[in-house]
Amino acid sequence: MAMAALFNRASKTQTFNLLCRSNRILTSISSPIQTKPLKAPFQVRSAVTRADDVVAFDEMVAGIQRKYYMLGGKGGVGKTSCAASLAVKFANHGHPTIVVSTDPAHSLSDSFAQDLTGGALVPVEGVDSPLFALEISPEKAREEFRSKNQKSGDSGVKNLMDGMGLGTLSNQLEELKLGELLDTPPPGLDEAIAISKACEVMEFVETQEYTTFTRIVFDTAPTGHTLRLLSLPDFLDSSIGKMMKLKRKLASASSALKSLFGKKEAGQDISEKLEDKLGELREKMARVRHLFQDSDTTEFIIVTIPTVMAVNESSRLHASLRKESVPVRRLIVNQVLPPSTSDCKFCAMKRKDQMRALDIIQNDPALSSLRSIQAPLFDVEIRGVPALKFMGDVVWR
Ligand SMILES: Nc1ncnc2c1ncn2[C@@H]1O[C@H](COP(=O)(O)OP(=O)(O)OP(=O)(O)O)[C@@H](O)[C@H]1O
Repeated sequence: MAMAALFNRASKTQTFNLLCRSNRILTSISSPIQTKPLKAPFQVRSAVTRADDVVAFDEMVAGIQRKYYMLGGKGGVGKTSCAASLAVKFANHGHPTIVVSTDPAHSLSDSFAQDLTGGALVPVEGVDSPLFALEISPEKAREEFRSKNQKSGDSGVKNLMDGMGLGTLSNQLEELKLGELLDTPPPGLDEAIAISKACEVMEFVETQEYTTFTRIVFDTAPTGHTLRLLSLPDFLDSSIGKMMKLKRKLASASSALKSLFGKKEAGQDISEKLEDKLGELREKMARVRHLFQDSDTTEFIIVTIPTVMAVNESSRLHASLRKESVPVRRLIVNQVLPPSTSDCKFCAMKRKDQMRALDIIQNDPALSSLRSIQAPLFDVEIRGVPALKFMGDVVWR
């Protein structure tokens, strides 16, 4: 059955849930819109896979070794819907799954039509295997940030950030809402948020209670944040390097002074503590980066829509991910107009526009090396598990 007929049928029945339950309809979706390898890649690096080598969903679901899928792209292109639909599909194929949103502007709750707020794992209802959702909450991060500062007195995160020249920022984080700051971010804020995010992600991934989950799907923040998170180890390496040098100089100066007056070398103690903290942080960052780069366990899936702006941003995102050696194999082109034999003037214009953007993808040597999965623009909003299951069965095949 052509996609257009399917969608006509969907709008005629007006009952999306019924459609979702109808296996007959689901299995009859033919593939005018589906995975298709584009051109041969112009360059293959270890982290980049040829389109032809990219496995279909059957292989994404195979095996019980834990796998991470990170979905990212420009704001509003459908990252959350794609991530949530993938998580539902994994769970319905027997994988205990967690879907995590690291986007400060969460929409997992809206997508699942369930309250998933609170920064803790919440079970998602209506799936066959355990599926938990987690919205990493900026408010909670801020709270933890504050309590760490209070507990640690003269050391801890505040000191660390002070030491990194982010002192004003750490005060702002304590005083202000992250959401407000995000609207007009002062210099350094993104890095600070990325630092705290990366630490949370790592703690989450390494915690014993999560080891039973075999698929972890990340709904990442829009491009800029994700890239900063990835480039963080370099940023930290250079900042920490500079910091340590400075601290050593200060420590030796203060120890020289203190031994002159016969006092305890307290300055050196603080400097050593700080060095330890910075070292720990650097290690965490390195683990986050390693996780992102491990092609055996991790895949970053770029989500875009067929507009020139979104495609250009995807191209930049792809280039940056390659630079960071993050494995990228798939590109989801979401919200593609389904075929129709009778376009209205508006639809015809829109379709022309989309074709132009799809052409750009075809002619972009890097993007066309990815397996392109076209997902249709549905005529109903994708909300709730049945709708996500429906979407997942169309997209993840
Ligand atoms: N293929 C589709 N057909 C119809 N509607 C869609 C499709 N994909 C996503 N949507 C709708 O588009 C809106 C934005 O989707 P979603 O929240 O998944 O995007 P996002 O990229 O995660 O956004 P943000 O960057 O704000 O987090 C939602 O209302 C969603 O239901």
